[in-house]
Amino acid sequence: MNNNIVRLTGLSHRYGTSWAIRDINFEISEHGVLGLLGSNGAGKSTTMNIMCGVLNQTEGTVEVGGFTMQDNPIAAKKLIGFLPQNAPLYMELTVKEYLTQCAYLRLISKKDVPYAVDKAMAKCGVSHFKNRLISNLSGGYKQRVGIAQAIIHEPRLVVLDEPTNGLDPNQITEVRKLIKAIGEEKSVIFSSHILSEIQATCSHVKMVENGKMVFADSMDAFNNYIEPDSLVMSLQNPPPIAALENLDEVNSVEVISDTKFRIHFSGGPEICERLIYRGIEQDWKMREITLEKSSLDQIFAQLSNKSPKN
Ligand SMILES: Nc1ncnc2c1ncn2[C@@H]1O[C@H](COP(=O)(O)OP(=O)(O)OP(=O)(O)O)[C@@H](O)[C@H]1O
Repeated sequence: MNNNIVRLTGLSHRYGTSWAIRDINFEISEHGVLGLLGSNGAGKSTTMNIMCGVLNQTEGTVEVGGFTMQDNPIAAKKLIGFLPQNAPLYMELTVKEYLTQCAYLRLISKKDVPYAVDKAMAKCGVSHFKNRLISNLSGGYKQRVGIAQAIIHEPRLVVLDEPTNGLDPNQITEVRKLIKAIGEEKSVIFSSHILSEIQATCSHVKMVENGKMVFADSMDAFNNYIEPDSLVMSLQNPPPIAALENLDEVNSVEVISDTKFRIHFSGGPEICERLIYRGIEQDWKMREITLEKSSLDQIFAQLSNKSPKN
């Protein structure tokens, strides 16, 4: 008995002559939120579109709940809910009218449609706007309606392509909460090019770059790869640079200004505590200390130098 919700095997896709993704392999067999991380053009949408059966791959197979997308597309698609990068919303319909249409398209039987619509609206927090035209909703609420159409038929797998793109910080927090809540009951795959987005929402991460999978593991394992190795300190009364350079675990010191320094260190981020204590002892008058986060490009370079996983 195969318990996989989704399995991608040797997935490759070529637009014209250039390969967008090459040999992507992974499977998911449990609930939770999985992040698909990658910079713009890395191949996230291509992978998701193929996974959801809206794009035919050049090579490889997609299996959802044991059904292959090529041989049993209807059975496979019943198990998937998809919010593409541009939400497929009808602006001239109300929320309720739109979700009712979606329920019929998902072949929910007529008598069950009102219940399915009410349930999806409640889950996504849009019930109070059910009679509002979609065109009159804010970006965050439009996205919630997009997510509601993706879960209306109670799929096992929910695929969300950059669902927080273009939202303001409050809306992002709300949509993240909703994604996590859905992940308690279903498998959710959600893509983003923003690392902090994936860190805040996902238990597992897969990273694609240049069409290839370069990392696949838990969020904790990913964070271990990207431990910061530099920090910035502002000191109103700095010691001589040589004194900073001679501190344990400090590899080098970069002078940004008379009072601001970048410290490159080895070991862990606990160095911050040691620097704060030392600063108090020696009256450096510390005003700021910040660990620097790696950019996606740096992480990709780091991961490419380690053994890539699939
Ligand atoms: N319809 C298309 N025709 C030709 N090339 C395409 C097409 N769609 C995507 N590509 C190319 O395939 C590569 C992967 O694109 P894809 O949209 O899958 O990346 P992505 O990671 O989702 O990026 P973004 O976050 O910018 O959407 C890119 O080089 C892109 O330019």
